[in-house]
Order: sequence, then structure tokens, then C-alpha cells
Amino acid sequence: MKSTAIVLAAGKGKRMNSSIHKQYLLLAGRPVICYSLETFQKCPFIDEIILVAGEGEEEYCRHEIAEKYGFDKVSRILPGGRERYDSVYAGLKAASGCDFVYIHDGARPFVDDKMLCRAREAVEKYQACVVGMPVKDTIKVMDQEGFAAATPERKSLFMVQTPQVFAYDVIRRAYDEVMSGENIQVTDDAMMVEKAMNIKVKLVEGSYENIKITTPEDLRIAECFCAK
Ligand SMILES: Nc1ccn([C@@H]2O[C@H](COP(=O)(O)OP(=O)(O)OP(=O)(O)O)[C@@H](O)[C@H]2O)c(=O)n1
Ligand SMILES: C[C@](O)(CO)[C@H](O)COP(=O)(O)O
Repeated sequence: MKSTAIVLAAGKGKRMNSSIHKQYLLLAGRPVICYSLETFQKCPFIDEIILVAGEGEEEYCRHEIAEKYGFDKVSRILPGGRERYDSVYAGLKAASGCDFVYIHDGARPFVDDKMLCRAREAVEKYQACVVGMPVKDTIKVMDQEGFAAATPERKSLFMVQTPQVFAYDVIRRAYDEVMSGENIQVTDDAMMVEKAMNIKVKLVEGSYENIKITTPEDLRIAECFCAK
């Protein structure tokens, strides 16, 4: 059974407001992207890593990330697209032939081997799973005027992270179907399966530290996690 990790690094990090794309910013002395690459590199059941880089950043990733830090499971580095789902789709096409695919945001440095093991167990059983954690705050649905329209029951709410892990044929068919349509409004990979396939996506325990570096304060929080 072949498992491929697709690590996404083609975003522009607009919300980080930094001249260097956030996945290459230094976190405790190493580029953010190196943390998740190292976890996949060391994971015994991940066979290869496909790194999806920004257009024109492929050589930088090859020399300054994969070669410099010794990530020899990185088999391909290819350009992503305008939206996250375009980048995932590019990675999926390159991963053709594998059995399971682990899709991960390169901007989430704190994926760990325990959550990868939980995800592997779930995907082998259910074909589709995502890691995440129960929501801690009360969540309101906001109406167009900025008033609270509803308060969903908190214990049914789960905030979703990556990796999102699928049997290859399931996620490839889901992407093929949704990407052939118009008005694609998806913010994660599980939504592709929810829209296109008659398969339920299992929710698996991630961790509260598995944050996405999105805005400058996230980098400061991540520095604290590294320091402990
Ligand atoms: N066209 C895109 C957009 C995003 N990503 C990747 O998807 C992950 C999650 O996306 P997000 O945090 O939204 O990153 P950005 O799009 O870079 O951020 P922003 O929306 O602030 O510009 C990141 O690892 C990012 O590099 C990608 O590969 N291709
Ligand atoms: C996939 C994801 O990480 C799940 O939380 C997230 O949706 C991607 O981030 P974005 O900010 O929506 O691009």
C-alpha cells in the first residue's frame, strides 16, 4: 500500500502581510515548511512527499528546502495554482498510482506522528478522514447586518485542520467531479468528498497545537510551542 503526502506551499500568505511567504519564514531558526516535511520524512508509512510550491519557487524549494534539510522523500516539486484547491488538484494528478493521500497545509508546522497514526487507522477503515479538534468557544451564525442569527450546539462543532487523508480514488474522483463544475466554493478537501461522493468523512483527533500560521500572532504562538 503506497501512501503519498501532498504538502501545500503555493499560497501567498496575504494575511501574514510579510514580504517573505509565511511558509518560508523562520520559526525557531528553520523555515516553517520544514517542520511538517520533517514529520512526513520520518513517518515510516509515508512513502513519498509531493511538494506543491508557488509558481517560480520550485528551484528554491528544491535547493533551499528539500536538499538543504535532507528531505529525500520529496520526489516531486511542482507549481500550484491560484486557489488552495487548484494546488491540491495539481498534487493529486502527480500522486496518481498511490493508495492513500495525506493532504497537508505547509503552513501547519505541528502535525505529529500520533495524529498521522490515528489518521492512517481511520482512512483504512472509512476511506476519508480529517483531523481536527472540538470547538472551545461558543459559535454564532452571523446575519448580513452583523447580528447573531443562531447559536449551533457547541458539542456538535469540530474545527478542522490538516492532514486530510483519503483513499486516492475517492479524493481524485471527488476533485475531478467538483473541479469540472463552476462556482467552486470549498475551503477544505473533505468538502470535495461531501459534495461529490456518497462517503462520510470521519473526524479524527488532531491537536490544539496543530495551528495554521495565518496572521503574525500565529507565528509568535508557534515560537512559544517551539520553546517549551
Ligand atoms: N493557491 C494556494 C493557496 C494556499 N495554498 C496553501 O494552502 C495552505 C493553507 O492556506 P492559507 O493559510 O489560506 O495560505 P495562503 O493562501 O498562503 O494565505 P492567505 O489566504 O492569507 O493569502 C498553505 O500552506 C498555503 O501555502 C496553496 O498551496 N495554494
Ligand atoms: C484546509 C484548512 O486548513 C482547514 O482548516 C483551511 O480551510 C485552509 O485554510 P484557508 O485559510 O481556508 O485557505
